[in-house]
Amino acid sequence: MNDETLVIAESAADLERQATAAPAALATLEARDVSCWFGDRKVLDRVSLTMPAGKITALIGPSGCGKSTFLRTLNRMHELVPIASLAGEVLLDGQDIYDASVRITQARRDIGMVFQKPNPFPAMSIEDNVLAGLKLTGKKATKDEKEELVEHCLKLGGLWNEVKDRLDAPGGGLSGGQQQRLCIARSMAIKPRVLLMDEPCSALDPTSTRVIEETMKTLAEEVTIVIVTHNMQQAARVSDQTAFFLASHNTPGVIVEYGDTQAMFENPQDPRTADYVHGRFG
Ligand SMILES: Nc1ncnc2c1ncn2[C@@H]1O[C@H](COP(=O)(O)OP(=O)(O)OP(=O)(O)O)[C@@H](O)[C@H]1O
Repeated sequence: MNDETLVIAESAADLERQATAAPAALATLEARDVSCWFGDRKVLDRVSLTMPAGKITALIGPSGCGKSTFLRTLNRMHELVPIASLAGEVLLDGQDIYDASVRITQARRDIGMVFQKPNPFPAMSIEDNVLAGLKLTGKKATKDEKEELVEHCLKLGGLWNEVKDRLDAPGGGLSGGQQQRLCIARSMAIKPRVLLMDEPCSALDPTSTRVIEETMKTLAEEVTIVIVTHNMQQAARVSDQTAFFLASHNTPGVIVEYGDTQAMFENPQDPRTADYVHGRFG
């Protein structure tokens, strides 16, 4: 199982609570002066950004400016790269997820992630894919609780109507777009407080992309969302606020401008933002 598979819960007791509890309260995520290195090479310089509770924040910018690296600092995945290091703080409702008192598994469970390429367990049934995070830890939930959780999460993922009559079919038999929605449902089964999405539609056709975008609006009622996207129209369609990253001439990436998405697309304050959102570079 690779690091992109699932956030693992720590104990059966934790999972018992998660499977039966109401959705966690919406949380605000705040990065403060986050800098990142790979070896000696600094790739992000003192990035600060507030990602408000229940809102969708889009991270945009040209290739290599550090969007994915920044995203991976938000749930402590950056540190999985052996040569990676980091400075700064990431606060989840005021608590620094890098504080020594916060367990890494807790941080990754609170802050889930959906990747560019859908990664369901192909031979596992649709239902078991959704429950995978619970199963990995030996969680005991009643049949009814499991069924309720599966239905709720597949509805959140916008997949329920398409699969409700074949929940025991293998996840690998779904289309790419359906697989990505299954991965979203699987992430939501752990009841994260924030969901990070790294170009979740880049491997999908336009129809599947639109379905996922609709799904995101429903998801934002239960979880704070941060999405990396190269698609300006997508950022404009789905996000409440946008941050524009740039790394010019081998300097580390910074946020050039951020704010309300509509304002940023219609009336960017920085000429570099204007050039980027109007497709003049990147
Ligand atoms: N594992 C790694 N080891 C070394 N350098 C890395 C690693 N991952 C990323 N980088 C470097 O960090 C910088 C930022 O990369 P990152 O993937 O965060 O950019 P990005 O804006 O997400 O790019 P893209 O839009 O192409 O995905 C790049 O210069 C990249 O080469």
